[in-house]
Amino acid sequence: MNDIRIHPAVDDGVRAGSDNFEGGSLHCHCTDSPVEVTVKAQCAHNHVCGCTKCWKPEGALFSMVAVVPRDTLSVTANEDKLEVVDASAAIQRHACRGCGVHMFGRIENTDHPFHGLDFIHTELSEDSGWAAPEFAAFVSSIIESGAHPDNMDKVRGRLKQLGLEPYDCLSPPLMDAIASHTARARGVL
Ligand SMILES: N[C@@H](CCC(=O)N[C@@H](CSCO)C(=O)NCC(=O)O)C(=O)O
Ligand SMILES: [Zn+2]
Ligand SMILES: [Zn+2]
Repeated sequence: MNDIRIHPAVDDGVRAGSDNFEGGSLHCHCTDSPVEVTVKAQCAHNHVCGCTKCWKPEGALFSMVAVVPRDTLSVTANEDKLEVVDASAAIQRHACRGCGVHMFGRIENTDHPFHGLDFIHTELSEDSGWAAPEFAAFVSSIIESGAHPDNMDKVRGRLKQLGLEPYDCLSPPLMDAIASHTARARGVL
């Protein structure tokens, strides 16, 4: 029995997604009038994230978060319950006022490398086939939420055992994509 709770969606092993999956609906945790978000696309770059800003389920060290094109996402029920958690953040997380769950994160800054993509938590969907998490991002950041620094070797070991390579920022391909965007903006690429 492993006592490190990374995230409930991966603690029993990472399950592969389906190649022909085309999206589904997400629901917040309210039993009464839940917020519903509908996504008409498979997600990409799914990962577990240790940062303090992404929504984590109770007891989990990490969130699980992926992106979808923003024009494939719509709020299909109880939109009035949503509020932006931190309007100054690059990713504006729209959370349910009732249960606190983040339903989607949106980037409004058109200069941001990931503008056009919305962030979602696929565990909020009962549809199966969402692409599986591929890596672990912002691993050292779990210390900012209270994880003890002395346990980090065990946490990284468990992530590796699950096939989720640990990084202290995003994965190399995503960091390269961000740097390429900055280089193009500067006219050096
Ligand atoms: N140590 C900080 C890191 C926060 C951070 O930079 N988070 C990333 C990843 S979120 C999804 O992968 C980010 O891009 N944040 C932008 C934003 O949140 O608006 C911490 O833990 O708080
Ligand atoms: Zn709710
Ligand atoms: Zn995060």
